[in-house]
Amino acid sequence: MARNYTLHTATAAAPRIDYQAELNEQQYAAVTAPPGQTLVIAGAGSGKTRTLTYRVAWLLDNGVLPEQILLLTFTNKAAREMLERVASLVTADTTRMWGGTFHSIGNKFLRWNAERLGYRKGFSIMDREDQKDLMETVINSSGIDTAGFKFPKPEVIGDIFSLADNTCTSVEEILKTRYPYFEKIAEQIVRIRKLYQDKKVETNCMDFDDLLTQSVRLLKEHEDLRERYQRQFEFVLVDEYQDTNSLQCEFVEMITGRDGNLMVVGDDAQSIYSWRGADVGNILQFHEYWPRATVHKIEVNYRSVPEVLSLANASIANNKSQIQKQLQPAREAKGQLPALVPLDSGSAQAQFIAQRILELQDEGTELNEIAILYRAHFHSMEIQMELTARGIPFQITSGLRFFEQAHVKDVAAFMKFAINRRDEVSFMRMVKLIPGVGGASALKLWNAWLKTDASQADVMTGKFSDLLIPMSVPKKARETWDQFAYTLDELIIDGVPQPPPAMIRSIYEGVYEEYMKSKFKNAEQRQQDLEQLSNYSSRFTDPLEFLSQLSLLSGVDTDNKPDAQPEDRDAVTLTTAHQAKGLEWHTVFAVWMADGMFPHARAVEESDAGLEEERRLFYVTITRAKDELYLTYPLINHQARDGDILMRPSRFITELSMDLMEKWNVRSGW
Ligand SMILES: Nc1ncnc2c1ncn2[C@@H]1O[C@H](COP(=O)(O)OP(=O)(O)OP(=O)(O)O)[C@@H](O)[C@H]1O
Repeated sequence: MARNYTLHTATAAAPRIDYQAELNEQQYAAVTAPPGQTLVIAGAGSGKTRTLTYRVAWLLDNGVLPEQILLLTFTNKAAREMLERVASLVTADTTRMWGGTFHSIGNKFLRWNAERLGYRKGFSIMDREDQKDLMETVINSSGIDTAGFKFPKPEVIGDIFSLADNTCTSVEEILKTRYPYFEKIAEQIVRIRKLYQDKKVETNCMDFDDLLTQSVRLLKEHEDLRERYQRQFEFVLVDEYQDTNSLQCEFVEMITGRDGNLMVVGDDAQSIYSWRGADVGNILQFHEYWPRATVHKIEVNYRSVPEVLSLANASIANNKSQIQKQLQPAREAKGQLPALVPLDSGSAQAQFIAQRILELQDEGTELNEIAILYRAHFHSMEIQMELTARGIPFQITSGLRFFEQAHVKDVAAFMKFAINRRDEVSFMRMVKLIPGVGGASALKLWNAWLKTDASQADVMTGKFSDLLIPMSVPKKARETWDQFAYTLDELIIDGVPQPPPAMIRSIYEGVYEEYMKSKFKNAEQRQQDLEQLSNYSSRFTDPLEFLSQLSLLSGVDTDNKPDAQPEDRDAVTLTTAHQAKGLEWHTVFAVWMADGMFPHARAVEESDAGLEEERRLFYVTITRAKDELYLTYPLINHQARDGDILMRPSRFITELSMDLMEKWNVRSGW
């Protein structure tokens, strides 16, 4: 018979932490949970980080060796911060602990063992750029005809493969559900996948997803390694479990073993990443998969005033798929209900927010304690303009300023060139979008253009196509080049530049839509941006005036450096709801709270699951507010193409009792 014998560290006898005093009752129960499998459901603002760090400290205080603990997090920063916090709590040598993202841990396993999978020592890890280059090489040598705009660019193909890997599904399935417009070339894409995989092994390279897929394979195929790591990692902890995907779950199981000690922490109500492969089922059905697991709920919220929390609780109660919980406020009531603010238009909404921000500032709220949250990037366009106009500094944490985005600049390049036919920069930007046209051919085309009379004339009298089509272009570029020329014809008719919305529509329908689908994985979002751009442009009759305005808006306020840390800058934060996860502010403006905008129209059409995910996103949005919450929406959405559209408040608002909010009637004053 075998005898179990446990090693203890020297510090085990003398814990320095008064766990009971430093944690609330529910946190304490989770932190001190016995070994085995444990699911910790920690509601918004209930102290997930504190619970995890104290759990690690507790393990160390109870004799677990640092190297026996593995902490898996979503970012390396999160792991670093947690481990630093643990180091400050305990005397044990925490440097021997294992903590990091799934990928960084996978990388460690593979560094030692990749040879068992047919790789050689010292494999390289490809970043996105390298991955794109290798994919390009593979596609070019595959013999597949990729001419024209329709064939997806290497980045998009990479994204399709990545989704298939992370959701443990086939490429065909990903195409069917997420990229239906590429279904007809499924066979070629599958072929490219095989070639790409072979090429990676041949060149001894792994991409980011390999770090996980190959780690899972390693542990699946090699029992000795599986046993070794399962024995080493006596305690596995996983943060943000609601956002794990199928591959990560497999990884966790491989490393923990069916009988291992696993603690996962998360909030099912904040699972918002299904679009990139996360599966909320991992947390909702945790108990089915790990039947002996105990469940702990942490339901005290330290962040928000009770008024905000009541609204959040009432909202999420409408979701059917969820683990029941009722967050309790630790804070005192403030006497101010969340505000529901309908406004006449998008620009009135922007004015309201700007004005209210200035008032809040006068009342003593720092600008970096204020955030504007939205469902889609284009919802921030008018707000960016208004804040700029009023000199209110802001930073955008979720991407570039609206007018600096590639697709906005691409479309503007067509317009600029059509109007100013000596604009070399715009010409080059435009023609380089064509497959087969690189820097050298673009320059040749530019020189050919300079020889035409039209390039020097003040008014464009003839047709672009008459001049451009006869030019010599690379064979691969011919079809698209001609299409470009005809599109330019539509921008200036009989010497008269067309109104900006008409120009944008011609460019979009003539050339850009196809390009966007093949080039960007988030083509749909970009399409919405361009629609919004077109709506905005309908205020201008003169395209030149519109273009000047665009350039001015993207060039101003160089102070707004995206790399500056939010906490370092006295600036309002503009961010999508997705990017706001894990953050908090004194005041939150949740904007465009209109049906079809939030929830997103597509999610409503799709399925109940889609709508529930949108509601979770709404929940994440409102639970970011500590003291003040404003839900705003325009009553009229001005559309360049369809005229004014009457908006209704979001169903996430109308399904709630109006007693939970205070409606503000806003009027324009003189
Ligand atoms: N026992 C406690 N006593 C006092 N304050 C606490 C306690 N536990 C957590 N807090 C505080 O609660 C706040 C919210 O914690 P944290 O940011 O970790 O929440 P969270 O669970 O990650 O929230 P979310 O998931 O909504 O982002 C923090 O300021 C934290 O210091």
